[in-house]
Amino acid sequence: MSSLEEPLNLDRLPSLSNIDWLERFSSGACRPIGEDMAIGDSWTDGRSCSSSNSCVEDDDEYGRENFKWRRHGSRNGISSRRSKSFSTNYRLFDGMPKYVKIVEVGPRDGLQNEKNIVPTSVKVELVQKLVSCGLPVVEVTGFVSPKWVPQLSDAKDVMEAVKDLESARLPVLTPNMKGFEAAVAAGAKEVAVFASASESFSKSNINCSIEESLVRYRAVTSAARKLSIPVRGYVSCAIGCPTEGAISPSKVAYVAKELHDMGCFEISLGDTIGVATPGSVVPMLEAVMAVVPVEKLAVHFHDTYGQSLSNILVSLQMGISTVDSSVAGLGGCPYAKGATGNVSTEDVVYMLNGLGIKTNVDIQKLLLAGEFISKYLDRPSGSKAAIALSRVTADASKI
Ligand SMILES: CC(C)(COP(=O)([O-])OP(=O)([O-])OC[C@H]1O[C@@H](n2cnc3c(N)ncnc32)[C@H](O)[C@@H]1OP(=O)([O-])[O-])[C@@H](O)C(=O)NCCC(=O)NCCSC(=O)C[C@@](C)(O)CC(=O)[O-]
Repeated sequence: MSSLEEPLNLDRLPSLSNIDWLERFSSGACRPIGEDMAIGDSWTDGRSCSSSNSCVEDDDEYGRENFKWRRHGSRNGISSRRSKSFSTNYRLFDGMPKYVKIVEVGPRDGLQNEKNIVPTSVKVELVQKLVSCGLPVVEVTGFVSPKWVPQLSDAKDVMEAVKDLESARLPVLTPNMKGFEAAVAAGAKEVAVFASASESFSKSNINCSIEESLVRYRAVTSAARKLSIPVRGYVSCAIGCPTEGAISPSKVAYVAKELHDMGCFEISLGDTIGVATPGSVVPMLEAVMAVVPVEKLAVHFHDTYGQSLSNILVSLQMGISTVDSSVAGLGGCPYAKGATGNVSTEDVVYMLNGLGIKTNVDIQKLLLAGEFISKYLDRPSGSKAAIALSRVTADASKI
């Protein structure tokens, strides 16, 4: 038996019925009887909850026995008793998106960092499972140099195997024209370029200066435009660099604007080494939002210091509505030693459900995808929500 199976009860993942029970914790949704509110349905836009399976009459203290905090009411002040609630007073949820697009980066950002190379068939199955969760975007692989990142040397085979999957966009990383051409030949319909806000990280990651990388990426975006292929842009080291330390928000804004100006439809701001806190995220986003429209921005947090969810929350409060994450918290960067995985997709979905923000992700299928890859890698999931949900469900199944 693997070390995974026993403590995590991975063989006893939630069934549909007890997932529904669990959703009462994660969705926080006040569900009026008779209304078809699924996980993630929003309560922030004025739904009353005078009667529901998760609200006690009009009492705004939810789960009084277990939860000591007061629930917030709707922005529209549906309940007068809620009108004095925390969020109404402080407008914490004003400006938050009703839908968040999750960009799943596990198969690329996650598996590029595995010591043992994951077989192509496992990667393909993982992508298939992730697409079936309802994730709108799954970054599949990277057409990077196999000498630099041997973990992704099967990029062509992976892309060819998944290229016809429908219902999700399937971008791939392309560091230069060689990668772009190979990606297109393998069937990629969307690509991503990745610059850095740190000069030394640019050198160690893609073996060129920031300016040289921008020249390469202009060639890629120009070629992509001719083929109507959308290009996403990443800015790595948007908060800190493994060698340079703190990175100034103005440098991040500069690279983000360059990528935007050359035609990237979306710019993902990457805390590559996972050192961000809300205290550093806010000034960085302020600087970038001054030069790139907020609807074109995404955030990409690694969870080295356990700050990712708070960083995402503050980003949402600032109007960001695209979040990168990685199933089971896979990930890291081979050129950023010590950096751990991305924030886990399960944790992000759990939090967004709790905020009543839609993602259209089926959390049960997501748990199964996370279980699949964690079992293959023979280690526990990096998602706290996935571990907790599997435990709670196991307990619930005994009730
Ligand atoms: C950019 C290069 C290629 C420059 O690498 P280089 O060695 O400077 O390239 P070169 O042009 O001198 O070529 C050297 C050899 O590589 C080949 N080559 C050249 N290009 C390619 C290609 N596209 N695909 C396959 N092969 C390629 C080329 O053909 C040649 O082969 P040889 O003649 O020696 O047999 C290399 O440094 C590289 O591949 N780097 C990628 C590193 C990487 O993938 N890092 C992880 C990305 S994660 C990240 O950046 C952060 C992010 C995005 O996740 C966001 C965040 O977390 O914050």
